[in-house]
Amino acid sequence: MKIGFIGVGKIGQAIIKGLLSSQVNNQDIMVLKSQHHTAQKVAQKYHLFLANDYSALNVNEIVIVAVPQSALKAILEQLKAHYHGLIVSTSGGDLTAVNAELPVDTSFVKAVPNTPVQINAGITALSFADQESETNRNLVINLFQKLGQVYVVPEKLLGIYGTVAGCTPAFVDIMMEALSDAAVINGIPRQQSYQIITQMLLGTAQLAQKTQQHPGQLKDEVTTPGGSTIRGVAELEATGFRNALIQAVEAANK
Ligand SMILES: NC(=O)C1=CN([C@@H]2O[C@H](COP(=O)(O)OP(=O)(O)OC[C@H]3O[C@@H](n4cnc5c(N)ncnc54)[C@H](OP(=O)(O)O)[C@@H]3O)[C@@H](O)[C@H]2O)C=CC1
Ligand SMILES: O=C(O)[C@@H]1CCC=N1
Repeated sequence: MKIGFIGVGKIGQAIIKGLLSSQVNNQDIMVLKSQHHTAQKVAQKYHLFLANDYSALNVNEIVIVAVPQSALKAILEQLKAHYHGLIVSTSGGDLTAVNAELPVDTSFVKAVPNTPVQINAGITALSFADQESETNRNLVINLFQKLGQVYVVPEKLLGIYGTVAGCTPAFVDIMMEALSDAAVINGIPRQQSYQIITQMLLGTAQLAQKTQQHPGQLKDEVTTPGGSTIRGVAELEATGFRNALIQAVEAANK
């Protein structure tokens, strides 16, 4: 299957990396050249086809649009005139309104991948128009399943799925930085602190995933009566850690 890209910044490149490491051939990926030469550099780096204009994209079964949301409308206008196939947008758009304006042989699908798609450990939330064909749904689902888990959700829930899976990596990254700072204050070398913290997060996540135990129960197993962990937990409660996370998700989902 041939896949085209319009916009290969952070998330576009993350998808490309994931696809290339899942045996998708670089000869099957095309990127449309971009104003600040990001696409030209990416095409060179990964040995991908560089499309000079929209008409060259027509060989692709899927075109992934991963541009700032403000650029989407103009790009869809161009695609409408030059491309027939599946358009997958990571840049928002209204499923009903966009599909209504496209030719019958062209469909518009929405996707919110997260950055771990680049190591095939991602999550992608997808929304399809009600009338989307089974064939098209399966094409898109199979493509994103190469990059990790896929959730097909109604459009009105895409925002919150995208927030919980797609924005929260940044929240966790901040947590890792802060934990590392605390480790460094107490004398652990910076690099070693990141090794410990990333492994701790991996192990904690895998334990929760494998045992399916409630997080509260897993927390209770760490908090020895009169011990050190519960003192840290009490401090997190006093400083509003839970509420900070809930409010961060609420703010991101607006
Ligand atoms: N980053 C993330 O984790 C996620 C992002 N998203 C969404 O995906 C979209 C892209 O995000 P992200 O990759 O982070 O953004 P970036 O700014 O990193 O990348 C956007 C890219 O789009 C290119 N571009 C802009 N306008 C055009 C155009 N008219 N034609 C061709 N290329 C164009 C730019 O190329 P050039 O630099 O050459 O101008 C740039 O490299 C956003 O809407 C974002 O909300 C969704 C899920 C996750
Ligand atoms: O910050 C953003 O707007 C995008 C959406 C999900 C992740 N990044």
